[in-house]
Amino acid sequence: SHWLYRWSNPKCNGKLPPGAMGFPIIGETIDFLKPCGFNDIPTFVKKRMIRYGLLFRTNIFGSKTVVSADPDVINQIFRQENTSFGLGYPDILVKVFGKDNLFLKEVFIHKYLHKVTMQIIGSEGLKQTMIGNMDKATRDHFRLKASQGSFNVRKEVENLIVAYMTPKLISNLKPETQSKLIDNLNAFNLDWFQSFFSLSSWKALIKVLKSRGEAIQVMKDVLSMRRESREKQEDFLNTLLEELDKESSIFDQGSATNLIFLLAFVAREGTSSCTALAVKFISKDPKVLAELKREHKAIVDNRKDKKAGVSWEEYTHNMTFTNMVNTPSTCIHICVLSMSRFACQTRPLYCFERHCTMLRSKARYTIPAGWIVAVAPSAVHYDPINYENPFEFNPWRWEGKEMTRGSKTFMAFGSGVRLCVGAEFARLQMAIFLL
Ligand code: HEM
Repeated sequence: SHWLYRWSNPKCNGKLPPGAMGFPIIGETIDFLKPCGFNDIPTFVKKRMIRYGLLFRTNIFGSKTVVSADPDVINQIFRQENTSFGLGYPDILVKVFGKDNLFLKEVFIHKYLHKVTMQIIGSEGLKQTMIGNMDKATRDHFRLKASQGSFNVRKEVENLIVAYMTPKLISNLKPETQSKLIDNLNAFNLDWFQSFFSLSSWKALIKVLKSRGEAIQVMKDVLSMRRESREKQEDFLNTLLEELDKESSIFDQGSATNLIFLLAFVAREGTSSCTALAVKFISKDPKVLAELKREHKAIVDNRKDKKAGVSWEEYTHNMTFTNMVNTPSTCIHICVLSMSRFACQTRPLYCFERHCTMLRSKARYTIPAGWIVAVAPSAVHYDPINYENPFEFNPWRWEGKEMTRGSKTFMAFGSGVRLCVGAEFARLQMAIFLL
């Protein structure tokens, strides 16, 4: 009885946020994994927000967790990034992505990430080389697919991103090695995560782990060969090899290959979901479709060479409406608990005790050290206080606004020091797809 009591009422040097810790060991994981619609706050969060307010405690995947749907609290967390809060994901996710994974484990990885990924997905890299590759791959791929009548947008965007990203990450591979790597990168997914407790999901998980293992092995072999031969190539692996040679480097062979793998995964996953959502929204909105067609026709009419691909000038100067449609409008609808932190120190957080739209008194809650803090961006994006008619797809609401940075009310690409480094990449790929 004492153990059960302690499970439900964890020790805390202060006042814990309200909430329930669920069943012993599994906590509230089953409820957390229940499927929910794409254009809504996850049911798990919504139910608890109504019951406990915008900050509540729970237990997911065996981790004591505080979920925050309050923009002020989220802002306090981001402001204390790397001091009181660090990167922290449940162990199960860290294991699936590999033990060498600095991305989900290393608190200060973001400093290195921005530096090493600049060449490939920074504005200059996109402008100089990536835009041409994206445009050609997108045209070739969809010309082929269009003749087949119908296709799965998300799947095809995933395939085409992996196809043009792989040679940028590791170039000069033998054709059979490259296609093996591409197959393994494509096979890795998080679909099993949706129905964690079914037998088929466990089988899918084993397949996913196998494909990750094989992809990493190919990368490790190439990395060792390059290190021995001191061969230089114009690719991301080369940037990492230079980083590995530095004395102060935080990477080793395992974490470097893991980073290449993870970059291919995040590039593919976020962009493909948002593109599929954009297609879904546009197909149901004739006004948006007409405005897009008008903008795109003007671009093509102004081109000297009508068959030329999208240029950087067109993307930056002539696609204002397209850019309002793609990333901000669709990304705020992606319903995930996407950002997860770890409390490094016991911290007080100030929060208005608010139930739906009714404000109550200001409360001081304590988050004990070692707890996970999960941020629910969808609760902020779907709050009518922050956005008028938040469930409506309305690209015009972004007119004249900065769309890749984070703010207290817009965090589709994160916020603070860990802002998404691939936001421009995703925006460009989606613009090319729509044109
Ligand atoms: C529309 C698509 C995308 C969405 C919605 C998205 C969303 C996000 C969010 C919310 C974060 C913050 C995570 C956190 O604070 O824990 C993030 C970080 C990150 N994203 Fe994206 N992302 C997208 C596309 C991409 C692409 C295409 C790439 C790479 C090519 C990428 C690479 C990264 C990386 C490396 C980070 C970690 C940054 C750091 O730790 O400093 N993302 N993304």
